[in-house]
Amino acid sequence: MTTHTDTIISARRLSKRFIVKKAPVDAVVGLDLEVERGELVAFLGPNGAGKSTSLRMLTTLIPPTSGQARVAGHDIRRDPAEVRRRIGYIGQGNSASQYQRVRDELLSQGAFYGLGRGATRRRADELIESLDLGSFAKRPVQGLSGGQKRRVDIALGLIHGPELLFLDEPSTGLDPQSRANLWEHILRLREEYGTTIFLTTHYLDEADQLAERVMVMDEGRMIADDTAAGLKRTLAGDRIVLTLDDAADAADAVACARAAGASRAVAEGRTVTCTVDEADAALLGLLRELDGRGIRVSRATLHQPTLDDVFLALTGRSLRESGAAAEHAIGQTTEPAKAEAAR
Ligand SMILES: Nc1ncnc2c1ncn2[C@@H]1O[C@H](COP(=O)(O)OP(=O)(O)OP(=O)(O)O)[C@@H](O)[C@H]1O
Repeated sequence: MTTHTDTIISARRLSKRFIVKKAPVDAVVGLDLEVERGELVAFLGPNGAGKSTSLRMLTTLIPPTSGQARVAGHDIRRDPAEVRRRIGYIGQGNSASQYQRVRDELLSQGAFYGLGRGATRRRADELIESLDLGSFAKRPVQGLSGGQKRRVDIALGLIHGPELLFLDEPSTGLDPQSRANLWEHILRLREEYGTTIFLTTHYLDEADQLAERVMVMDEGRMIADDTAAGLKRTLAGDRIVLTLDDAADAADAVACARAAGASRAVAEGRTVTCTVDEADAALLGLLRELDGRGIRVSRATLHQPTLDDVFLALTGRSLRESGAAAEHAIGQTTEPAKAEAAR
């Protein structure tokens, strides 16, 4: 059981209002959240949802308009310097200077945090090893690939041994292989140092597979907070998609699916989509029922829910179509889990 002392981030009614051309923009509205020490939490949401603004408040880069938060044991308003000492923050832009060599950049960062020379060198070499920077540690940052630069950024964020690391879209812009490689490193670091990680991402699959907890933000508000599996179970459900031989049967098929326990059934042309608790178990009964009524089905597929289905259930919009998430979403798992011809 977690105790109060395990809480590393705690925010209450945290809000940020910007004034743009005299008009208010409520970037974050009444954010409540708790993160326990050692957790890996992802903030997921479309462009403009308020993820970065939340991170920037929690890392003391900008003050909240109202509300409060304690991060790593200190109040973000009263003790911002204490908070900063205990956290690492890697923003969306590349924080490394372009001209310094990688190892020198790490040493400068250690000096910036007031670490002694010996301690800085030890820590820099440790991170060079953990993050596999050895082969380019003596090269200037500007010549590195996107994935290599991102790993240097992460080393910079960890040089002072923070207990908590904030990563704002760490893998945006990287190709799938570099993303996988970066994640391997992030997970290994976490294992080695037990660092709590709080990150923002557009990538649905990344949040789904890697985060232990997913917080979904939309229009400045947190709209869900659970494990990916929990969100999918409670908010999305499995789907059965039927293709009928004849579109004229669609209304009957929808009624039949509802009678068979589907929580939602809609038709579009010859396609009927039903949301059910367990598609595996529901499919056979549904097909039998349709057969009994003389409704011919040419194809039936089962779909496991994705976090996009969760977002759709919560907001009525697809996360992939809401801004850049569309461009970023790759490797999604919306493919039919199983397909079988009914007849
Ligand atoms: N410094 C600022 N001045 C004015 N408005 C801002 C500022 N920073 C953010 N905003 C606005 O606040 C809202 C939330 O922006 P934020 O960057 O937090 O969203 P986000 O979820 O991180 O988006 P993205 O995924 O695109 O990074 C947006 O409407 C944005 O235009």
